[in-house]
Amino acid sequence: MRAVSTTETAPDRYAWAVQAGGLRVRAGRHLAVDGLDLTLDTGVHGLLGPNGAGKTTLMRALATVVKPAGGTLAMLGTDVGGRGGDLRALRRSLGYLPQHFGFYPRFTVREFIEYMAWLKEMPTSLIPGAVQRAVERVGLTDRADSKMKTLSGGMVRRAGIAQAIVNDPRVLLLDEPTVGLDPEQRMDFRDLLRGIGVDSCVVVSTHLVEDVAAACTDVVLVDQGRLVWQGTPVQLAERGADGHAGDSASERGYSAILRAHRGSA
Ligand SMILES: Nc1ncnc2c1ncn2[C@@H]1O[C@H](COP(=O)(O)OP(=O)(O)OP(=O)(O)O)[C@@H](O)[C@H]1O
Repeated sequence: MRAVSTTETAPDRYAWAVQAGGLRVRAGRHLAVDGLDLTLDTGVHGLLGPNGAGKTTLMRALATVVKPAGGTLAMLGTDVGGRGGDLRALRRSLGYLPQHFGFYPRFTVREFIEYMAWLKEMPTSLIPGAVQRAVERVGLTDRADSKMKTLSGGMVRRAGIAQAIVNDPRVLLLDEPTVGLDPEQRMDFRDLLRGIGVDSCVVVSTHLVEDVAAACTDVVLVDQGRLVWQGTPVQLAERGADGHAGDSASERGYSAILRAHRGSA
């Protein structure tokens, strides 16, 4: 048999976790993402933007829940935009917490996460251990055998985070994950994100600029379906100045960038 060199087997281009070019995605009839260019890799990316900016719609496209209307979208090297790639294989490497997610109220936390692991086609023998680990990572160990319908809103959200991370996803998409979490849980959650972001691509949509400043390596600011600005939390804070809206340097930076963008648009 002929020896195959590493040059021949190496990918001919680097596969970014997320690579979007001129991306367009509809929400109903509305073009909520409209010409978005974005490249993301390992790290924790905070997705910020005003109400209606298109964050949820973008997350849904990244989660392969909605097919883009135009442009290009590749995730981990798989073509998602034109649906030419192997989406089933890609979905095994994704974790997604939607803004609103459904569950069977009579399932226990453990059953809910096991079910989601099964849907993600995890090997059956690995599921019990992975579920236990996910439950522990979100601090729900003592409620693992409680029925979902008996949990508080914050606990339901933590169960949602657990199902998103159960398969150790290479791309983790969290839409408003901190809604309903108490301050202590938010701090623990930031630690969890930092840990996962060391070797995965995490995208967190939020309105809490402070969460982004504390837990993210990268800030992505969108408005009217387009990328407005991308940089580090330090660079975001540096953009703020007295006179801009906000209680912290990061919030003032956010307001300053948006105002400048709208002034020039
Ligand atoms: N089903 C729909 N039909 C029509 N328009 C929609 C639909 N869903 C969303 N939109 C519109 O698309 C735009 C983007 O919505 P999207 O939910 O993606 O924004 P968002 O940035 O997540 O907002 P928020 O911060 O309020 O959650 C908004 O103008 C919204 O009104």
